[in-house]
Amino acid sequence: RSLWISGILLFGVLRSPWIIQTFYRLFHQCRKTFAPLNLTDYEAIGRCEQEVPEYFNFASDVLDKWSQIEKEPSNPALWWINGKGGERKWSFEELGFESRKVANVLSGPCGLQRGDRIIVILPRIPEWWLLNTACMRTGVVFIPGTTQLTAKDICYRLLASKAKCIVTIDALAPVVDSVASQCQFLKTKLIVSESRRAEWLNFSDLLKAAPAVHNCVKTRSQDPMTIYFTSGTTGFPKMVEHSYGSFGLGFFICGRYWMNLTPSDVVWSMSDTGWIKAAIGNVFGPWFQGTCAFVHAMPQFDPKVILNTLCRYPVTTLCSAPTVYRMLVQHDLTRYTFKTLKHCLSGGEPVNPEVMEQWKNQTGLNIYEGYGQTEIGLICGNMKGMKIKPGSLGKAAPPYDVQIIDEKGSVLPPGEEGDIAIKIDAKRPFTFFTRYVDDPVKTASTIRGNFYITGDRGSMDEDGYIWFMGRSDDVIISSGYRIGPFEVESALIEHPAVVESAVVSSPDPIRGEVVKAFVVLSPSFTTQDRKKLACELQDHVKKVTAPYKYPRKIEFVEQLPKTITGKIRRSELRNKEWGQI
Ligand SMILES: Nc1ncnc2c1ncn2[C@@H]1O[C@H](COP(=O)(O)OP(=O)(O)OP(=O)(O)O)[C@@H](O)[C@H]1O
Repeated sequence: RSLWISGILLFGVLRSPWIIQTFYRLFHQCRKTFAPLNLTDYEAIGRCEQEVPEYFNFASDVLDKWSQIEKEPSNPALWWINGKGGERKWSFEELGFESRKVANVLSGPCGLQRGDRIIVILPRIPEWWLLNTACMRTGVVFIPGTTQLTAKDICYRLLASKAKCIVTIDALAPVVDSVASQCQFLKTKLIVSESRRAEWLNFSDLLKAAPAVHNCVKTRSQDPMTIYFTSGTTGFPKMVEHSYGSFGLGFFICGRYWMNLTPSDVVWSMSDTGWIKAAIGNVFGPWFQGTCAFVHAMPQFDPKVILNTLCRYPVTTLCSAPTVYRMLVQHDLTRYTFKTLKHCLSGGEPVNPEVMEQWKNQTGLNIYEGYGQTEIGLICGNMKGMKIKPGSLGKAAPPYDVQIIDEKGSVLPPGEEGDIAIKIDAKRPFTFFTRYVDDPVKTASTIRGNFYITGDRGSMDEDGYIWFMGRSDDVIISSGYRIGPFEVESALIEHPAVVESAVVSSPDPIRGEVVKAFVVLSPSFTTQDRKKLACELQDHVKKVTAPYKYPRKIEFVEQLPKTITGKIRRSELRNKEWGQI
């Protein structure tokens, strides 16, 4: 008997690591299955320290989990106002309920199946958020577009994307109808409107009748989730495809560390619904962290409305384009009290150090700049807590290893100008776009050796901060010097006469090309002698930056040409200059 007992004990001792390991594994399996949301794992995945799960769907894996966690009183998931008394607040549970109904509308009356594409051209109305989420639930590929698109733009997008369905509002329905006959792939038109329109399905009618039960599709992390058309700053907009992994999981780090969001924050991102910044600032950034996405559907840009909204609503985080900050600092900000505002973000274009300083002096808040692309998301940023070096893009954002390289793909030492690039080791980071749709040559052209080429020029300092020089095409070469437009524009805006400017190359018989500045004057300077003012601005630039950069030509203009996103179209000005020779 004692032999038996010793045998069992010996077996137990020998197998104990196995038993402990098995228990450990079972425990973690249970924790993962039943834990409402495992943010630590998502962070490790976002940093590329943990494998991307085979299956991921932001609607079922994140939004539905938050709806299980949220307790009263909590911030809503979406807080929408229109400035005319209209207001809607949805918790994650309400968002889930409504979006499941919309999912049934898409797969029922709209006849859409998983993998089909839908173009959604809506202003900032709650239906945009419902459709966005409903697409994740059904596997329909979501293609947003801005309401500023013209008939030609819409036709280009419908044909290029082969979308089967389009959703829009009253104002754009006739525009869609004017091109619909040329778009052979388009089968269904859905209108978000109080009134009915012939040949269009009505969103509200269908929503009322839709069943509330819907099972979210199981999507692989690499499955296509969305297609974004780029801003078209340099040419025709490109179709950038993202997956459930790159878009869903890929924005975790950005929301947590650049936007600095937690469940008690309220973030107001002003981006138009057609651009990736709306996805970052209004959907994935906040909702991954359980944060409230605040939306003000302003019919038009009005600095005073923005400033009053920041005073009246408990916005903690503001995310906006540099153009908006440039316009806001034209006002006396000390007259406004932003009680809850604590974190300000900017991206899409460089913010001039002067604007940062004015904002800081008047509000006490820094602007945390982020640099990114539709293709890649956030590439560099000033993460909360980091020392800000005004004029720089901050440091590489995890999981990226950002380097400055030469044309052969070799890494350049600190201080030297080159291409801003992202190192790709054995495999492409999962946060990258999947491809430019139907354009394998263009997709392949973004890679040079072990690097992804952003198409932007810059340098890195000893501390790892990246300094933006300009888009590769925008850099000016004059008398052998390489001049980035941003440096000259930043010098110009330091002068009180300048509201904003665009600097491009202009032909010159001796130097080949010279720096030319198109300047928008502040109202109090418009009546001044233009010749004298031009000389004053030239002297000013020579004083605040290396003299060789000063604009030899200056033209005063009422406004600058911009993309619908508000980015300055330097290429348009440059083409005009060179076409004049
Ligand atoms: N903080 C920033 N500072 C300077 N430039 C920025 C910043 N953030 C973004 N950008 C610029 O915007 C570009 C990415 O913008 P986006 O993805 O909207 O497409 P686009 O380049 O404007 O349009 P297209 O590719 O159609 O010409 C970057 O490559 C960079 O040139």
